Amino acid sequence: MFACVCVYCAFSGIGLLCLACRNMQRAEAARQALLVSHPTAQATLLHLDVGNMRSVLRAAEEFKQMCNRLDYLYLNAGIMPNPRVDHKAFYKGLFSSNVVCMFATGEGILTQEDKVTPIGLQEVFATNLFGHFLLVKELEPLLCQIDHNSLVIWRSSNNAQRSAFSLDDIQHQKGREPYSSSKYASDLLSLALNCHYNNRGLFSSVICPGLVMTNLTYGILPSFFLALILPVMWLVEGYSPYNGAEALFWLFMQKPESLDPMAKYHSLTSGLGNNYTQPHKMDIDENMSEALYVKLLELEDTVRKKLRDEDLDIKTKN
Ligand SMILES: NC(=O)C1=CN([C@@H]2O[C@H](COP(=O)(O)OP(=O)(O)OC[C@H]3O[C@@H](n4cnc5c(N)ncnc54)[C@H](OP(=O)(O)O)[C@@H]3O)[C@@H](O)[C@H]2O)C=CC1
Ligand SMILES: CC(C)CCC[C@@H](C)[C@H]1CC[C@H]2C3=C(CC[C@]12C)[C@@]1(C)CCC(=O)C[C@@H]1CC3
Repeated sequence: MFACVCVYCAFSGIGLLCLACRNMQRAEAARQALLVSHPTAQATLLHLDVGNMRSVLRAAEEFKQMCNRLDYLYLNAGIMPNPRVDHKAFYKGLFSSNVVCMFATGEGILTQEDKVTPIGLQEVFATNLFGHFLLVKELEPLLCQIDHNSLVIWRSSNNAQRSAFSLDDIQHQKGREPYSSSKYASDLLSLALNCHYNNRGLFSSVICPGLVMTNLTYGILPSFFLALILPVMWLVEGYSPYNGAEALFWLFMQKPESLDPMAKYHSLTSGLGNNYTQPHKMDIDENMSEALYVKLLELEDTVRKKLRDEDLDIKTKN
C-alpha cells in the first residue's frame, strides 16, 4: 500500500491526485510508479503524519492553498502495533461454531499493545480514527460545495467489532483490542458524517479490503506461516493488495448519493479468481453513531485548545 491518505481533487477541469504520506521517500516511489502506469496523471505529494494533530492541521492548510475543490478523500492509514494472536482464544474458536467467522474477521483472537502520543491520545485511536476525523473537519469547506457532491472513503476492516468498542472508552484505553475498536468507530463515524453532511453535499462510505498480505499482517505472523495458512484464508476472502482494492475502485465509479450509509463495501474474490464488490450491512445504529460524533467534537475542541496553549507557551518563552 503506497500512501497514507490519497486525495483526488479536480479544479479548472484538471484532475489532480494528491498523496499525503508521512514517509516522503515511499511517497515519491509511489508517485513514480503511478506515473509509469498513468503518464498523463497529475500527482502531487503532501507530508502528513495522521497520528500527529499538528501535522494534520498543517497538511490541510497546505492542501487548501493548492486546491479549491475536493471530490474524493480516501482515508487509508492504519496501524496495528505489536499484534499478538491469543492462542487460547484461537484453539477455543477452532472447535466452536464460530470458526469460519474467526478466520474471516480475526474476532477475539488478536490483541495489540497501544501507547499514548505526546498530546495525550491513544496512538491507535489517533492514527486510525481521530487524525482522519480532524482532516475531514479541516477540509470541510472544500468537501461541502453547492455545485458537486464529494465522497470520503474510510478503509475499515472486517475486524471492526461492536464488542471491542465502548462509548465510555472511545480511545480504548482499557482494552487490548484498540485496532478493532478504532475500526468499529470509523464505521460509526461514517454514518454520523452522512447524517450531518449529506445535505451539504458530503457523503461518506466504508470499505473492507478483506485479508491483504501487507506490513500490517506480516507483523502478526511470519510471512512463511501466513503463506502456509493462505489456502484456508483464500476460502474465506481475497488476499492480494490488488484484490483488496476492488471495492475502492468500485466506489470511485459510483455516484456518492447512491451509496448506502449503513453498508460496508467488501472486496471479494470468487472461486474462479474474479474480483467483485459486495455491500454488507454494518452492525451499527444511529444513536451510537451520534453519541460518538458528539464525543469526537468535544475531543476536537480539547485538542485544538491544547495545541493553541502549546503555541502560546512557545511564544511567551521566546
Ligand atoms: N492488511 C489487511 O489485511 C487489512 C488492512 N486494512 C486497513 O488497510 C489500511 C492500510 O493498511 P495495510 O496496507 O494493510 O498496512 P501497511 O502497514 O502496509 O500500511 C499502512 C499505511 O498507513 C500509513 N501510516 C501508518 N501510520 C501513519 C501515520 N501516523 N501517518 C501517515 N501514514 C501512516 C503507512 O505509512 P508508512 O508507509 O509511512 O508506514 C502505510 O502507508 C489500514 O487502515 C488497515 O487497517 C483493513 C483490513 C485488512
Ligand atoms: C495457527 C494460527 C495461529 C493462525 C492464526 C490465524 C490468524 C493470524 C488470522 C486469522 C484471521 C486473520 C485476520 C487478520 C489478521 C490475521 C488473522 C487474525 C486481520 C485482523 C488483519 C487486519 C484486518 O483489518 C482484518 C483481518 C481479518 C482476518
